[in-house]
Amino acid sequence: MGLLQEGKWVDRWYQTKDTGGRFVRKASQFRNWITADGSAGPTGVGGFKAEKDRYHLYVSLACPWAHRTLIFRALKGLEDMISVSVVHWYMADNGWTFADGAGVIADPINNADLMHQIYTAADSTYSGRVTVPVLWDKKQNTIVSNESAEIIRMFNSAFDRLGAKAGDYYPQALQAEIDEVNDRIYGSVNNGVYKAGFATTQAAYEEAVVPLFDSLDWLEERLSNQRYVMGNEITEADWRLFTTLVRFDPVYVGHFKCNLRRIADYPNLSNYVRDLYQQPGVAETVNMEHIKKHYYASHETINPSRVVPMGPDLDYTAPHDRARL
Ligand SMILES: N[C@@H](CCC(=O)N[C@@H](CS)C(=O)NCC(=O)O)C(=O)O
Repeated sequence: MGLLQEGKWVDRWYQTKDTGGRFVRKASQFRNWITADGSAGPTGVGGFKAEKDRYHLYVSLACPWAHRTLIFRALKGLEDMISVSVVHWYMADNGWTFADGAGVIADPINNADLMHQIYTAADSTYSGRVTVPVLWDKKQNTIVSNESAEIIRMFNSAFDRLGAKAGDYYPQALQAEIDEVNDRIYGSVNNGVYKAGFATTQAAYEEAVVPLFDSLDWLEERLSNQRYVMGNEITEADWRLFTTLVRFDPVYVGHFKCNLRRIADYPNLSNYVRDLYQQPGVAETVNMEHIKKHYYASHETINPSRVVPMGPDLDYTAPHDRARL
């Protein structure tokens, strides 16, 4: 686990000394957008036109942020247009690697052994964390974006004229409300589990866990009379929530100490996770082996023995009751 400083790899765990034991996530630095015509998007520079087989996606199957991008690639049928590499689940002194292992897909573009080589290939003086997902442009040999929230928006619409599958998960009429709901879910749930898990003081941990479960209680109530977060249609807000919920009982309850309740204790949320898991193409993006092994084995400060628990016994393919709504 480490980061790049002026292009040099330094092995270092998250610093929480100056923030009262709180884990504070840094903003992603590559923020360009693929657009249908190559014009600049909301941030960054232009020049990244949607084209078949021009872009490559680097992901970890363990990572909830990367998982969002894999789900959108599948939902929009972009598998033949956007190639993919998958890192090994074990993230240690060298960060993410392409070491051999089940489910790993090596890097045919940069022939990298280590994920940080992708960052320095784009910017030889890059300073910052080396995170996945990364969206790579094979034409300009650089990183388009390493921000999952933005990559899923590109996938949602930029390739529509090139034959992407129908489906708009960020419809105009709902955008303001989706953004508002995303804000709450990001701060308290998606990032909330990390704030709880990486906290190094009791106060910082409690400061994360309370709003996390307030939000889960709120979602449980919201999902009691509507099938999805925004109503009858699946939107981006559901997929962003899903990648955290599907990891919750297997990892966050134990490893990140988010154990006031399990998702299994929430009838609506647990049926909802199964409903989303069973949408076409989604189950194939969920790799529980990478998920569990990554967290329990990679975070030595939290789990020095690296022992991975056998449970819980979960079946996301079991029937759900959401069609009644
Ligand atoms: N803001 C980024 C966050 C991505 C992220 O933090 N990914 C984690 C894996 S779950 C990572 O690669 N961490 C490595 C590190 O922090 O050094 C996004 O949503 O794309």
